[in-house]
Amino acid sequence: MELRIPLTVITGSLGSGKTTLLRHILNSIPHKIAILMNEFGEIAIDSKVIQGKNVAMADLGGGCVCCSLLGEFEAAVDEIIETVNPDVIVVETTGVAEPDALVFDIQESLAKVRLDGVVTVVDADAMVRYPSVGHTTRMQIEAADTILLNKVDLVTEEQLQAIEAKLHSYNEVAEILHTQRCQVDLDLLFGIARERIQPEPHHVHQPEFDSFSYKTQATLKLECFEEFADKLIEKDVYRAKGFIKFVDQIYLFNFVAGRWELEPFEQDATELVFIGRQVSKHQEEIISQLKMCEQ
Ligand SMILES: Nc1nc2c(ncn2[C@@H]2O[C@H](COP(=O)(O)OP(=O)(O)OP(=O)(O)O)[C@@H](O)[C@H]2O)c(=O)[nH]1
Repeated sequence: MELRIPLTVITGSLGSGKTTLLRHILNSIPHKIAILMNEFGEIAIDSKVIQGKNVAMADLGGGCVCCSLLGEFEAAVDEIIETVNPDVIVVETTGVAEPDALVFDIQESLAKVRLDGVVTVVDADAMVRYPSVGHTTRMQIEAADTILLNKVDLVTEEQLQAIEAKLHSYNEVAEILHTQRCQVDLDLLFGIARERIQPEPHHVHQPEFDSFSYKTQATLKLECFEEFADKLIEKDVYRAKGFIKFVDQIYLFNFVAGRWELEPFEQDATELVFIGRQVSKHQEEIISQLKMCEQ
């Protein structure tokens, strides 16, 4: 009998640390790994962050793999198995994905893989600053076999205990691991061999977020951009990410709920995605302010 390839689903809210976890996995895993990514927003940033690491990748485009892209997902899994024959497959879902339909599909429709486990990354900082847990985040927590309670550097021990109690109230069986930048022993992530069966879900997924993107060949002024980034939270941006060309070089920009950072990164030009509830209504204003930073 042919052995099924273990598949791990990584889920978690916008900006919680899923790509950070993938980068950690790629730096440490001794196996041949294939990654499937599903991003929210019309341009793919995460796959570019991961590319170049000698890994087989498939991009599932800018819809949600939890509903409209299921057919595409099945085809991508088959293709990646045929071309790469990986030891392990990892799927990173968008931050807005409800994983139940995907988990059901993996169990029911994919003959060549078996679901090893669902890993949910939880943003401890966001749990403190936005304590009311939304529907999607709750579903991600409920689906988890392992929860990475990430960004522990941004909260107190007392706050961590409170978050952990809340996570337990939604999911009694998942193991909860505290992490900073998703640094976790990979033996704890893989080989879970999940036994829970996902019943067929009947949800109608309605994304709570919208997004827009911006690309330019221009060089941006750093100081102007820093001021711009500091004000994004006032314009309903919850998450922004992408690459920015400054005079000295290109950086990876990551913004989550008002906190942001820049990391030197090899890329060609500026391209940014902005995500938030009703963020489109600020699109013109945000882009015109960004243009003012071009030189
Ligand atoms: N302070 C702190 N920042 C972190 C930690 N983990 C990740 N980050 C930062 O959080 C930001 C978002 O991380 P990503 O890994 O891109 O998040 P994501 O879940 O892939 O984001 P989406 O795919 O857009 O949903 C980046 O700036 C990371 O460097 C952590 O433990 N502590």
